[in-house]
Amino acid sequence: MAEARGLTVHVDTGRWSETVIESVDLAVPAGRVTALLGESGCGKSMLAAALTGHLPAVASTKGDVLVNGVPVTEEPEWRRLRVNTVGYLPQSGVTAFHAEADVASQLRKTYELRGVLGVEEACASALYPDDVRHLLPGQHSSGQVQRAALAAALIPAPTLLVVDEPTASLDTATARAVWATLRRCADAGTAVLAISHDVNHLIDLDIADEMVFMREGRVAAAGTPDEMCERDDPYLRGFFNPLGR
Ligand SMILES: Nc1ncnc2c1ncn2[C@@H]1O[C@H](COP(=O)(O)OP(=O)(O)OP(=O)(O)O)[C@@H](O)[C@H]1O
Repeated sequence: MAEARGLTVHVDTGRWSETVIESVDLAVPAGRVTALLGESGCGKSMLAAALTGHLPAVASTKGDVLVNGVPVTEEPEWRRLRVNTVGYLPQSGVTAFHAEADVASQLRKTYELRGVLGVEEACASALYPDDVRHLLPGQHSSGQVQRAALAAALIPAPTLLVVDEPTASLDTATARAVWATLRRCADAGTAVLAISHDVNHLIDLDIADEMVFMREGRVAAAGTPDEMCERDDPYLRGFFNPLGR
């Protein structure tokens, strides 16, 4: 599992300086899907980056990130964890690949280096079609390359899987199938953290065990989907019950 304890992330670009995550406590337990929600810019991707060792160089942190109970601070430790323990699907899947090699060869390489799941099995689970695998990452559609990057993240069968907007560019049927895959990963014991604006699917398909709602860099509310939908706060009600059910 992964945990943030009192985590603060400050960004300083030289021209712009801001605290983008403030005193966040978050647990991502094994065998569960934790959904991380909140309006655009509230800090979800930064938190995902902090939990997987992908923070940009302009970021500095206070507090702790723990993976399987052990605090992680140094890049060599993150590199070791990324082999088979920590999987990450970035918000922009194309950044998971080298630009100049076709996706098929990069998936094969991932399998040779740290494969647990076969390439075909991972691609099928990620709904990544075989007729585009010969293309460069940049020659894919957003939804195709996002699924390619999910396949790449699944190949090492990580025990922690952090996915940043896995269904953002997908049609409804494909999105449902991707959510089902992530649910199966959790049911098999993986700790899944899913960042998404796809609240309806998360609730209707019963994907999330826990929903964590961020606002302006802080955790504003957390609970089961039922608990979140029943909150009285009008802002949360609009967010968790957009169809007024
Ligand atoms: N690479 C970066 N360098 C500096 N600041 C960044 C970087 N990435 C994000 N930020 C800043 O961090 C803050 C939080 O951004 P973040 O990407 O975590 O939001 P988000 O909740 O994931 O939004 P969205 O739903 O739009 O993806 C924003 O103010 C953003 O400008």
